[in-house]
Amino acid sequence: MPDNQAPIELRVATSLDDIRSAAAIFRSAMVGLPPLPPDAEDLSEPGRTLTARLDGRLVGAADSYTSGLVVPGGHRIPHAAVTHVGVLPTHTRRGVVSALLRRQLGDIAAHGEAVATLRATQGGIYERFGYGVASSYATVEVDRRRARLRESVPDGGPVRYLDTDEQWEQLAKIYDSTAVSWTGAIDRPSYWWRLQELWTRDTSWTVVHGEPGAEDGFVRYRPLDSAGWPRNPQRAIVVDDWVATTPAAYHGLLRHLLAHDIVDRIVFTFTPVDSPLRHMFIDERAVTVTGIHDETWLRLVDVHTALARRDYRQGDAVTLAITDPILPANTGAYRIGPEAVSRVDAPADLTTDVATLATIHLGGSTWRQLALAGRVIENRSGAIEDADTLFTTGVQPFAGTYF
Ligand SMILES: CC(=O)SCCNC(=O)CCNC(=O)[C@H](O)C(C)(C)COP(=O)(O)OP(=O)(O)OC[C@H]1O[C@@H](n2cnc3c(N)ncnc32)[C@H](O)[C@@H]1OP(=O)(O)O
Repeated sequence: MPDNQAPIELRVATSLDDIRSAAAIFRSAMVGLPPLPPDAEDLSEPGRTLTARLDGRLVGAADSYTSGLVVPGGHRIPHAAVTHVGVLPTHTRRGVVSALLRRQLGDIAAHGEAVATLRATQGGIYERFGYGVASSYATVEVDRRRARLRESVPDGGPVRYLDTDEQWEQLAKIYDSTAVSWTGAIDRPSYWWRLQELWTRDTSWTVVHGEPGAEDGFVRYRPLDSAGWPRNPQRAIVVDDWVATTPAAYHGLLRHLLAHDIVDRIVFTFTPVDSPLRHMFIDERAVTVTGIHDETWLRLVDVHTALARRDYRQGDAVTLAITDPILPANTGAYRIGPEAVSRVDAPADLTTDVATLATIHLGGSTWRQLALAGRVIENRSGAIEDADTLFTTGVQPFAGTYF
């Protein structure tokens, strides 16, 4: 912050004017978001929009939603979904977002939420605030004409189209009632669904799987570029949202997508990095991974609670020394065993910082990988291996929800 700069004034927005200004600042900062109708309201949760003023002028904002996060072992823990972070381009690099995010972390801790997550527009900003990349997603393309399913792939159950107008309520109900429970999944608040509704303006299709009242999955997709569609020699559809909570839903919805004879390519925007998709086809080359990207940026706000609420594999206990300059109550030593986690006053086997611990916490990276990057110090020989035995998970974490 320049020496002569006025102090940054932080406030929770209470007036509609401030909430609207915060949304406008985010949109100006983001530059390229799709337009929203002028009467679009109800997109932020009351009491969770934080604003920053310089010289009395509102120049920055950060939002969060009340949500849950599924951690290894399937437990759903209280979680703040941090979003709509923006500073007017006229006022960047003056410490505004630093002030907002530090204050926001304090507020989240005071709410009793053990973790926060966000999706980042840029990779170089959030680690300094203690966030680490805890899950990734793959973007995948399927060459539909080459994609012949193996005979061993089951049929799946019935699928049906939903009417565009009534789909949102039903999708939210299915998402909530099926208790989406893979590691890394988050609750989707009503505000998130409202934004999808506002942004889905072009042609799009929604299909659910399962008998009415017992749906266990859905898929939303749209043409990639509908200009000249009837004569287009390379027609592609983009899958924006694919939720399958049972194997039957996975197979039924996949078969539905593949049944589009008119389509050449199916682009899956978000899939788990260990997706089983390619194993479904006789020719695995029908599937191309076109990119792997950071997804969940995780912040352990209450390190003890976060460590204690996930499961561990059987193995020897390890003691971790964690540093957290922003939330210093987290700094200290933690003994992790398969049955219990406790704070201890003892020499550490491994030393690291809170962002590195977050990177490992959901099982998306290993202690060995982070030690190779110089982000973990091994004080006892064999401790990296012991920690990996405890922290390892069978599947890669994945949220599948972009916000
Ligand atoms: C969760 C989400 O909402 S993701 C969306 C985030 N928002 C956007 O991308 C919108 C466009 N960008 C912006 O609004 C702003 O440029 C922000 C939010 C990224 C940064 O805000 P600022 O107020 O300028 O950040 P601030 O001055 O506090 O700088 C914080 C630190 O980040 C660094 N930094 C800021 N912007 C960038 C950048 N684009 N790339 C790398 N480092 C950056 C600063 O140098 C500073 O480093 P330091 O701690 O070592 O001194």
